Amino acid sequence: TSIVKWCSRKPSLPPGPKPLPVIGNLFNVPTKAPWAIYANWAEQYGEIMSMTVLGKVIIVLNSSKAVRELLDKRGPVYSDRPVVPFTEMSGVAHWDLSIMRYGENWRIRRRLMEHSFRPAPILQYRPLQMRKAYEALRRLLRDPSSFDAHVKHFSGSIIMLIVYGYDVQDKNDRYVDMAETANRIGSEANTPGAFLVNDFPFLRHLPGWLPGMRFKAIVQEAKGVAREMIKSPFSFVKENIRKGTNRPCFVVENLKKLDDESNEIAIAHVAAATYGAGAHTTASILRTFLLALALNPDVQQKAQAELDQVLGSARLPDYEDRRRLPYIEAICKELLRWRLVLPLGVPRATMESDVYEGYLIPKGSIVFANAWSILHDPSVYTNPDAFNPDRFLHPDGQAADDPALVSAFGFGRRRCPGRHLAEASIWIFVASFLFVFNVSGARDKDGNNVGHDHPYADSIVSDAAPFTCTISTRDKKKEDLIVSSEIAEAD
Ligand code: HEM
Repeated sequence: TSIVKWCSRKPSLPPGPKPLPVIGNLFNVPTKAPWAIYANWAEQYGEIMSMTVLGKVIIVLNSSKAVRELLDKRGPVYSDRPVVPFTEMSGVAHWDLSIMRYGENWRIRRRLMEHSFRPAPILQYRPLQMRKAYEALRRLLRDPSSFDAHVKHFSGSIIMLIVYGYDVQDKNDRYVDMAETANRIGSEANTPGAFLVNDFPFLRHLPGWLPGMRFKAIVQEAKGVAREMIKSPFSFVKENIRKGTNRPCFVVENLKKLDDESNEIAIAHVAAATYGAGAHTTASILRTFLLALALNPDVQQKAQAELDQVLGSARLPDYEDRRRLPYIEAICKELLRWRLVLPLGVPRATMESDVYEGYLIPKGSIVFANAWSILHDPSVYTNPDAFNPDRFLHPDGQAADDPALVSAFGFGRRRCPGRHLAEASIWIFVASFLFVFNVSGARDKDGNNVGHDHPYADSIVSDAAPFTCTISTRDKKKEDLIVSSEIAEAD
């Protein structure tokens, strides 16, 4: 009878803090660095935990095993995104593949993106990435204090060139301005205080906003911007094709393969979604790079010794050098691990009820895969809070592979399709920046010295709080190399 009793027992939700009546765990949801708090809670509750907020179940997965078992292996159940009133009402959820619900429309767009951004096809864009990296170095030479603007320009202009064959203007670029407006509206709609329910900041990532008048105005604005952002750069490409002045790019390549009208719309949608997904994320990791250098002069010295030995002093690094620069490789790996751009990933939702290790995961639960806890597991990464590229070097000096690192780009069917491009952009920037510049003296906005505990935003995209540092060229010869890289391009 005990077996019968055991079998008929209904599975219960995964463990978690004790809920109150009606509001559930409303006051338990952490607001400050929630990824780190969930990682600590895992010691008490285990690799899978749950909370219930106003009737909605939130599941947090804290181990690679749980993430692999659920997000990777049970893709059809775990690849949906939560419904958020703002994105539904403004229509963003109907064209932007990163927040679209799982289904046919998402699949069409995902396939387009995935296919064009595989490692092989993006190789053709390497010369362009190098050109943009050297251009960023020249901007830094002229105006080192605008580092943030330069890396944003670097990341964004690569995407606009690859997607539309479009060269972003230095200032007030109309297409970038549209995309930035869309970003701003998106984050405004997520800002605590903007809407009634946002006064409870912990609800910021969750569905259930109560629409007010301001909300409606923002929804209208978002609709207008999205319409333009999808249409205008796409028309620019079509006009170029007509005139015969088009460059190879995502839109041109996919228009060649076009089979029906709906596909053309899908191409325009994917193109419009890339800037929002890729510009800020790549720029954010490069800000972390600057911070890591300022805090770790030994890392700089080691990297520069390696670069000098491999390159000499007569030329800037290029992708051909990559295999011979294991320490640079290790820095890029450590950047992905140390501070995550999206520590809790992008939230998922479940399409069906599921049972894992005897626990119930109801249909419609919101699921966070805690990439931070995977990449800061002290049993895998000794002293995980230290920025230490050496952890990715074999004793023979070669860079070590770590399959867990891809967690920084998410999991399973919705894993970041832009990751190969992002990694290549990061690498060329890191290698060429270190070859030319020294960094020191990081200070926060109040002028205080910055330490390893420099704060990061608590939002879904977690950016370093503002800081400044001193960026200077290593020597005159390297300075000349950057200046002449412009002349070489003009030839
Ligand atoms: C360092 C840079 C980047 C990081 C850390 C990053 C990280 C992520 C993460 C964590 C996700 C969510 C995956 C999931 O749900 O499991 C994601 C999705 C996505 N990323 Fe990236 N990303 C980066 C750069 C880029 C770039 C450069 C592009 C475009 C060129 C891009 C395009 C996308 C798209 C379209 C999605 C949505 C995929 C979907 O929902 O099916 N990302 N990214």
